[in-house]
Amino acid sequence: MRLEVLTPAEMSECDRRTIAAGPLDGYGLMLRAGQAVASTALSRYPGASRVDVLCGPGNNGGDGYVVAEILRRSGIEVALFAEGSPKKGTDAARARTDCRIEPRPLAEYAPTKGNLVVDAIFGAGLDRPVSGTVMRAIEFTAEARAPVLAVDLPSGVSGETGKILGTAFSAELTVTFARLKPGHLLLPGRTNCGEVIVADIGIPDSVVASVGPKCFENRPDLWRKTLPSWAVDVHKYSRGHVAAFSGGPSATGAVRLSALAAARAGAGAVTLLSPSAALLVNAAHLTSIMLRRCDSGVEALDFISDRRVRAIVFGPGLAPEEPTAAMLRELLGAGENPAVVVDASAITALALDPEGFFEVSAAYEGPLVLTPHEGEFARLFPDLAAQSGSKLERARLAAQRASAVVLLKGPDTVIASPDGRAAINFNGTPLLATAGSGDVLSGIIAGLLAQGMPAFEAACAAAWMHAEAARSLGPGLIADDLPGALPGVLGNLEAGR
Ligand SMILES: NC(=O)C1=CN([C@@H]2O[C@H](COP(=O)(O)OP(=O)(O)OC[C@H]3O[C@@H](n4cnc5c(N)ncnc54)[C@H](O)[C@@H]3O)[C@@H](O)[C@H]2O)[C@H](O)CC1
Ligand SMILES: [K+]
Repeated sequence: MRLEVLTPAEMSECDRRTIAAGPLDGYGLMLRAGQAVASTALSRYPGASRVDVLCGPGNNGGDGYVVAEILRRSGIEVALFAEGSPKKGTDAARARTDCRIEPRPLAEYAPTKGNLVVDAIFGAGLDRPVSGTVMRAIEFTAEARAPVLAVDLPSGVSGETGKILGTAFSAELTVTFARLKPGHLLLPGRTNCGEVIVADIGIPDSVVASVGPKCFENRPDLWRKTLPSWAVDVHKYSRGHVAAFSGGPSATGAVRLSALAAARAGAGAVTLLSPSAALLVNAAHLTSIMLRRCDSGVEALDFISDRRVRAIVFGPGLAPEEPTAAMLRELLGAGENPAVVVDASAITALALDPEGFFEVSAAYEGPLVLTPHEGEFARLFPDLAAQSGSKLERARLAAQRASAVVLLKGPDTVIASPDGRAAINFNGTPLLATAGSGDVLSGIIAGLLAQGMPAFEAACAAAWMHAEAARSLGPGLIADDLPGALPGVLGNLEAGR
């Protein structure tokens, strides 16, 4: 499965290397791109009475001219509209010449319901908000509710960030080339793309590998090989021991959700470390999850080293205050190096002294995963949150600064590693927008880390499993239901589904 996600810059570098190696030249790539779009139009819209092809001034427009000519030769009635003209001597200019239809100015375009619209105005080269005639064409098309087939990307969607620049077509279908771009997976652009088809236009996998993209679509094939699988003679402690830190007596539910999820994710043993004041309330709710009184960092560290704890969940239900941050710094500074998942209010507590945390995390030798939602991200990384760059870039920079894997939650969760790798999760669902679902996610990550999964892969797998568990339950789910749905998700993974 080709999981690499190429930025527009990486895509054009792939084009350049493919052309340099021959025999394909730029026009050959354009013909294949146009052919892929035209055959999709013919197969998916066989009843279209007329096709309006809208072409821009660059190579996206060049693809459009190839599409128009192929459809014309197939006997389809085609109306061609152009915004600007391709530069002389370019592949797009050649495609324009080879197209036997005379284009009319885009300003004359009036969509008609029932006509298919092929959007070849802007693609990977969009670098500023669309305006004027293009904006009107997009708005008219939306009003007419004419179906849109976008070439490479819907015009107005940034291939780099998924942001809408001005306005953008809402396509039913997008045909892109070689690999997905971040704009096909990040919101809101993902919504504007509709169904995305990735067409092979002859860019060799070896060329893609040589460009070395570091962003991937978060699918099981990305981390399946690192999933824990256990021989029959396994002992519970060899499947890893997780310690989860409980909050005070009125804030214990979050960590229990997390602890249960860690156990369901396969950890051999899970212990709740609870302050004395919350011991009874925790004890009343626990069965297979063990309980231990813990009122200080020293007691926690004793437990962690005595019981060879391999993963810690630190955050759900904890107070967003300095003592919480101080306890975490103490845990990270003690040299035991378990994997640590820092979630929820612990992230907010760290924001009281970010540099103090980054200093400790840079020296930490164990796996470290931060799981902020956008609000917690903005508290710990205020400058990055204010940046206009893509969510992918923000997560990547945060991972480097925190020397930790950063899982930036949302319907388009991004997982970024300090080594530069990143993954965009595509199976997110609004069903997860329910109290406590983040606590479950942090527990799944800890459960996988306790079994020895590397931090980046564990965070990717957990994000995917978390969403699959929600999808398997459907509407009406609450966070309490999620851990119980994990065995089904793990069973499907084990069966290779
Ligand atoms: N391997 C591949 O994916 C291939 C893709 N192909 C197509 O090439 C385009 C990218 O072409 P490019 O010329 O770089 O950019 P665009 O055609 O998207 O844009 C043209 C041009 O427009 C200017 N521009 C950008 N934003 C605006 C704006 N808001 N208003 C006005 N003008 C704007 C800017 O100067 C751009 O350069 C890709 O999408 C594919 O469709 C190849 O055909 C084959 C290989
Ligand atoms: K387009």
